[in-house]
Amino acid sequence: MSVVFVAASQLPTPFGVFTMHGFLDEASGKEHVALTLGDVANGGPVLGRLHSECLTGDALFSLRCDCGFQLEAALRAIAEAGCGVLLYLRQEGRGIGLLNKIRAYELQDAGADTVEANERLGFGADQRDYAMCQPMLKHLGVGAVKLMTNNPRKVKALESYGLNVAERVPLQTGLNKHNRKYLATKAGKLGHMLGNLHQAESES
Ligand SMILES: Nc1nc2c(ncn2[C@@H]2O[C@H](COP(=O)(O)OP(=O)(O)OP(=O)(O)O)[C@@H](O)[C@H]2O)c(=O)[nH]1
Ligand SMILES: [Zn+2]
Repeated sequence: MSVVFVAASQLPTPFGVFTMHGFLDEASGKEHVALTLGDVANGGPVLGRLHSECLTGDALFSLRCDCGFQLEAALRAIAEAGCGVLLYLRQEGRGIGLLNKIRAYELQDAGADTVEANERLGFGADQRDYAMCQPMLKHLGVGAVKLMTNNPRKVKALESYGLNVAERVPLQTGLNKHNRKYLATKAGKLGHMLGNLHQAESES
Protein backbone atom coordinates (compact mmCIF):
# COMPACT_ATOMS: atom_id res chain seq x y z
CA MET A 1 0.00 0.00 0.00
CA SER A 2 1.28 3.46 -0.85
CA VAL A 3 0.12 6.31 1.35
CA VAL A 4 1.98 9.53 0.63
CA PHE A 5 2.19 12.75 2.60
CA VAL A 6 1.07 15.73 0.52
CA ALA A 7 1.02 18.93 2.64
CA ALA A 8 0.58 20.30 6.16
CA SER A 9 -0.99 23.48 7.48
CA GLN A 10 -2.33 24.99 10.67
CA LEU A 11 -5.93 24.21 11.65
CA PRO A 12 -7.28 26.51 14.35
CA THR A 13 -10.28 24.96 16.13
CA PRO A 14 -12.35 25.95 19.18
CA PHE A 15 -10.21 23.49 21.15
CA GLY A 16 -6.75 24.58 20.07
CA VAL A 17 -4.54 25.17 17.04
CA PHE A 18 -3.79 21.80 15.45
CA THR A 19 -1.48 20.96 12.58
CA MET A 20 -3.34 19.27 9.72
CA HIS A 21 -1.38 16.77 7.64
CA GLY A 22 -2.89 15.59 4.34
CA PHE A 23 -2.19 12.14 2.91
CA LEU A 24 -3.17 10.41 -0.34
CA ASP A 25 -3.80 6.69 -0.45
CA GLU A 26 -2.73 6.10 -4.03
CA ALA A 27 -4.40 2.70 -4.35
CA SER A 28 -7.90 3.83 -3.30
CA GLY A 29 -7.64 7.53 -4.14
CA LYS A 30 -8.85 8.31 -0.58
CA GLU A 31 -7.61 11.51 1.04
CA HIS A 32 -6.91 11.00 4.75
CA VAL A 33 -6.06 13.65 7.33
CA ALA A 34 -4.09 13.68 10.58
CA LEU A 35 -4.53 16.42 13.17
CA THR A 36 -1.66 16.76 15.61
CA LEU A 37 -0.99 18.96 18.60
CA GLY A 38 2.35 19.27 20.36
CA ASP A 39 5.42 17.09 19.82
CA VAL A 40 3.91 13.73 18.84
CA ALA A 41 7.34 12.35 17.91
CA ASN A 42 8.58 12.58 21.50
CA GLY A 43 9.06 8.81 21.77
CA GLY A 44 6.50 8.30 24.51
CA PRO A 45 2.94 7.07 24.06
CA VAL A 46 0.77 9.97 22.86
CA LEU A 47 -2.99 10.32 23.12
CA GLY A 48 -4.46 9.08 19.84
CA ARG A 49 -7.75 8.55 18.03
CA LEU A 50 -8.57 6.74 14.78
CA HIS A 51 -11.79 8.45 13.71
CA SER A 52 -13.80 6.87 10.90
CA GLU A 53 -15.54 9.40 8.68
CA CYS A 54 -19.22 9.92 9.46
CA LEU A 55 -20.57 12.84 7.44
CA THR A 56 -23.93 12.64 9.18
CA GLY A 57 -22.54 12.64 12.71
CA ASP A 58 -19.37 14.69 12.25
CA ALA A 59 -20.81 17.48 10.07
CA LEU A 60 -24.62 17.25 10.04
CA PHE A 61 -25.29 16.92 13.80
CA SER A 62 -26.92 13.47 13.49
CA LEU A 63 -28.05 11.88 16.74
CA ARG A 64 -28.31 8.41 15.13
CA CYS A 65 -24.75 7.64 16.23
CA ASP A 66 -22.11 8.93 18.65
CA CYS A 67 -19.47 9.97 16.09
CA GLY A 68 -19.74 13.75 16.29
CA PHE A 69 -19.64 13.66 20.08
CA GLN A 70 -16.60 11.37 20.02
CA LEU A 71 -14.81 13.61 17.51
CA GLU A 72 -15.30 16.66 19.71
CA ALA A 73 -14.38 14.78 22.91
CA ALA A 74 -11.20 13.43 21.32
CA LEU A 75 -10.04 16.84 20.07
CA ARG A 76 -10.80 18.37 23.46
CA ALA A 77 -8.85 15.61 25.25
CA ILE A 78 -5.84 16.07 22.98
CA ALA A 79 -5.95 19.84 23.51
CA GLU A 80 -6.17 19.36 27.29
CA ALA A 81 -3.21 16.95 27.23
CA GLY A 82 -1.28 19.43 25.07
CA CYS A 83 -0.14 16.60 22.81
CA GLY A 84 -1.80 13.99 20.63
CA VAL A 85 -2.91 12.83 17.21
CA LEU A 86 -6.27 12.21 15.55
CA LEU A 87 -6.38 10.35 12.24
CA TYR A 88 -9.51 11.24 10.28
CA LEU A 89 -9.98 8.19 8.08
CA ARG A 90 -12.19 8.28 4.98
CA GLN A 91 -13.99 5.01 5.60
CA GLU A 92 -17.53 6.39 5.69
CA GLY A 93 -20.25 3.99 6.81
CA ARG A 94 -17.80 1.43 8.23
CA GLY A 95 -16.34 1.21 4.74
CA ILE A 96 -19.51 0.96 2.61
CA GLY A 97 -19.69 4.65 1.66
CA LEU A 98 -22.23 7.40 2.31
CA LEU A 99 -24.99 6.35 -0.11
CA ASN A 100 -24.94 2.76 1.08
CA LYS A 101 -25.03 4.05 4.68
CA ILE A 102 -28.21 5.96 3.80
CA ARG A 103 -29.61 2.72 2.30
CA ALA A 104 -28.69 1.00 5.57
CA TYR A 105 -30.39 3.75 7.58
CA GLU A 106 -33.53 3.25 5.46
CA LEU A 107 -33.54 -0.43 6.46
CA GLN A 108 -32.95 0.55 10.09
CA ASP A 109 -35.91 2.95 9.92
CA ALA A 110 -37.94 -0.15 8.97
CA GLY A 111 -36.68 -2.13 11.99
CA ALA A 112 -33.33 -3.74 11.06
CA ASP A 113 -30.36 -3.22 13.36
CA THR A 114 -27.12 -1.74 12.03
CA VAL A 115 -25.53 -5.16 11.38
CA GLU A 116 -28.62 -6.72 9.76
CA ALA A 117 -28.96 -3.67 7.51
CA ASN A 118 -25.39 -4.03 6.19
CA GLU A 119 -25.86 -7.74 5.64
CA ARG A 120 -29.16 -7.29 3.77
CA LEU A 121 -27.32 -4.95 1.41
CA GLY A 122 -24.70 -7.65 0.78
CA PHE A 123 -21.93 -6.10 2.91
CA GLY A 124 -20.04 -7.34 5.93
CA ALA A 125 -20.96 -5.82 9.30
CA ASP A 126 -17.73 -3.80 9.32
CA GLN A 127 -15.68 -3.49 6.12
CA ARG A 128 -13.00 -1.16 7.47
CA ASP A 129 -9.30 -1.81 7.41
CA TYR A 130 -6.76 0.38 9.14
CA ALA A 131 -3.68 -0.31 7.01
CA MET A 132 -3.30 3.39 6.11
CA CYS A 133 -2.63 4.22 9.78
CA GLN A 134 0.79 2.58 9.76
CA PRO A 135 2.40 4.87 7.13
CA MET A 136 0.56 7.92 8.49
CA LEU A 137 1.78 7.37 12.05
CA LYS A 138 5.26 6.50 10.81
CA HIS A 139 5.42 9.78 8.89
CA LEU A 140 4.40 11.63 12.05
CA GLY A 141 6.99 9.79 14.16
CA VAL A 142 4.38 8.19 16.42
CA GLY A 143 5.32 4.71 17.63
CA ALA A 144 3.12 4.35 20.71
CA VAL A 145 -0.39 5.56 21.48
CA LYS A 146 -2.90 5.79 24.27
CA LEU A 147 -5.83 4.97 22.01
CA MET A 148 -9.20 6.60 22.63
CA THR A 149 -11.72 3.99 21.47
CA ASN A 150 -14.32 1.46 22.56
CA ASN A 151 -13.54 -0.76 19.55
CA PRO A 152 -11.22 -3.70 20.23
CA ARG A 153 -10.62 -4.20 16.48
CA LYS A 154 -8.83 -0.85 16.29
CA VAL A 155 -6.44 -1.89 19.07
CA LYS A 156 -5.74 -5.22 17.36
CA ALA A 157 -5.24 -3.57 13.96
CA LEU A 158 -2.64 -1.10 15.24
CA GLU A 159 -0.81 -3.84 17.10
CA SER A 160 -0.78 -5.98 13.95
CA TYR A 161 1.06 -3.13 12.18
CA GLY A 162 3.74 -3.10 14.88
CA LEU A 163 2.45 -0.05 16.77
CA ASN A 164 2.48 -0.04 20.53
CA VAL A 165 -0.98 0.55 22.02
CA ALA A 166 0.19 1.42 25.52
CA GLU A 167 -3.34 1.97 26.81
CA ARG A 168 -6.97 1.95 25.67
CA VAL A 169 -8.82 5.04 26.82
CA PRO A 170 -12.65 4.60 26.78
CA LEU A 171 -14.50 7.24 24.73
CA GLN A 172 -18.14 7.00 25.79
CA THR A 173 -20.19 10.09 25.08
CA GLY A 174 -23.26 11.31 23.24
CA LEU A 175 -25.72 8.60 24.27
CA ASN A 176 -29.30 9.66 23.51
CA LYS A 177 -32.70 8.13 22.74
CA HIS A 178 -31.98 8.06 18.98
CA ASN A 179 -28.73 6.09 19.19
CA ARG A 180 -29.48 3.80 22.15
CA LYS A 181 -30.38 0.79 19.96
CA TYR A 182 -27.42 1.43 17.64
CA LEU A 183 -24.97 1.54 20.55
CA ALA A 184 -26.52 -1.57 22.12
CA THR A 185 -26.05 -3.39 18.78
CA LYS A 186 -22.42 -2.24 18.64
CA ALA A 187 -21.85 -3.64 22.11
CA GLY A 188 -23.82 -6.86 21.50
CA LYS A 189 -22.80 -7.76 17.94
CA LEU A 190 -19.64 -5.80 17.15
CA GLY A 191 -17.82 -6.24 20.45
CA HIS A 192 -17.58 -2.58 21.44
CA MET A 193 -16.68 -2.08 25.08
CA LEU A 194 -19.44 0.28 26.13
CA GLY A 195 -19.90 -0.44 29.82
CA ASN A 196 -23.31 0.30 31.26
CA LEU A 197 -25.28 2.12 28.54
CA HIS A 198 -28.26 2.93 30.77
CA GLN A 199 -26.04 4.39 33.46
CA ALA A 200 -24.12 6.43 30.89
CA GLU A 201 -27.39 7.84 29.52
CA SER A 202 -28.71 8.87 32.90
CA GLU A 203 -25.42 10.63 33.61
CA SER A 204 -25.27 12.42 30.22
N1 LIG B 1 -22.88 0.95 7.67
C1 LIG B 1 -23.15 1.75 8.71
N2 LIG B 1 -22.18 2.56 9.16
C2 LIG B 1 -22.47 3.33 10.22
C3 LIG B 1 -23.73 3.32 10.87
N3 LIG B 1 -23.69 4.21 11.88
C4 LIG B 1 -22.44 4.75 11.87
N4 LIG B 1 -21.71 4.22 10.87
C5 LIG B 1 -20.30 4.44 10.54
O1 LIG B 1 -19.54 3.79 11.53
C6 LIG B 1 -18.27 4.43 11.63
C7 LIG B 1 -18.02 4.69 13.11
O2 LIG B 1 -17.99 3.46 13.72
P1 LIG B 1 -18.46 3.16 15.17
O3 LIG B 1 -18.82 1.70 15.21
O4 LIG B 1 -19.50 4.18 15.59
O5 LIG B 1 -17.28 3.44 16.10
P2 LIG B 1 -15.86 2.82 15.97
O6 LIG B 1 -15.12 3.82 15.12
O7 LIG B 1 -15.88 1.41 15.48
O8 LIG B 1 -15.37 2.72 17.45
P3 LIG B 1 -14.94 3.86 18.45
O9 LIG B 1 -13.47 4.05 18.27
O10 LIG B 1 -15.27 3.34 19.79
O11 LIG B 1 -15.72 5.09 18.08
C8 LIG B 1 -18.33 5.66 10.78
O12 LIG B 1 -17.67 5.37 9.54
C9 LIG B 1 -19.83 5.85 10.54
O13 LIG B 1 -20.11 6.47 9.30
C10 LIG B 1 -24.72 2.45 10.37
O14 LIG B 1 -25.82 2.33 10.89
N5 LIG B 1 -24.38 1.69 9.30
ZN1 LIG C 1 -21.67 8.30 13.00
